[in-house]
Amino acid sequence: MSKFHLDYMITMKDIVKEGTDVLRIKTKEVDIPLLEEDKEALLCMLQYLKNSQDPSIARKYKLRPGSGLSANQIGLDKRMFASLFVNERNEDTEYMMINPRIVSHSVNMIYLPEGEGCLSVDRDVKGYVPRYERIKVKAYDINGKEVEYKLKGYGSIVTQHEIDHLNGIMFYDRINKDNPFKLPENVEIRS
Ligand SMILES: O=CN(O)CCNC(=O)c1cccc(Cl)c1Cl
Ligand code: NI
Repeated sequence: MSKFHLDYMITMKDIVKEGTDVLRIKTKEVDIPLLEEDKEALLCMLQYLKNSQDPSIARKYKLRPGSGLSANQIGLDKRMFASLFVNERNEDTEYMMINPRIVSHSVNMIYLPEGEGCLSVDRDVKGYVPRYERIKVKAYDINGKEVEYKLKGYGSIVTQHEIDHLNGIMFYDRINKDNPFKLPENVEIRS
């Protein structure tokens, strides 16, 4: 019954904004194997990321660029997300993770000096968001197969931003309230 069928194009009007409950819940685990409608919604989410990273499509449809998109950002109470970014080996990588969980992580933490942004947040929230430098994630893929991913650097940061969404956490929840640019002592300077 979701409107996110394969031929549906997600645009900014479909993105849920902060202050909406669905962004503050722990999203429900998705039944494995995926229902057809869950597969189609996830593929729509990935297509949004591709469209948003294509300058001409993004301009034509006024899409804000995104490296990731969680199901609750389009109003679905489902534990799944899509991501699309250039990895450490400079390869364009895409992920669609269902019921992801971080099973281990580095002690070392990193952050983006420019801070983070979110399609669900229409304002600039400044400050460092400390994230694990490396994570190991277990999840299911769109075909219901168990997968394990090791991520580091920007990919690790994006994956944590998305899994946070699935747990009702916004990136600014992790910025130090007293001093937004204060860092815990185990954080390494990261480009
Ligand atoms: O939840 C996903 N979004 O809100 C999409 C828009 N934000 C980004 O692409 C973005 C920007 C900076 C740092 C990170 Cl980690 C991310 Cl994820
Ligand atoms: Ni976000």
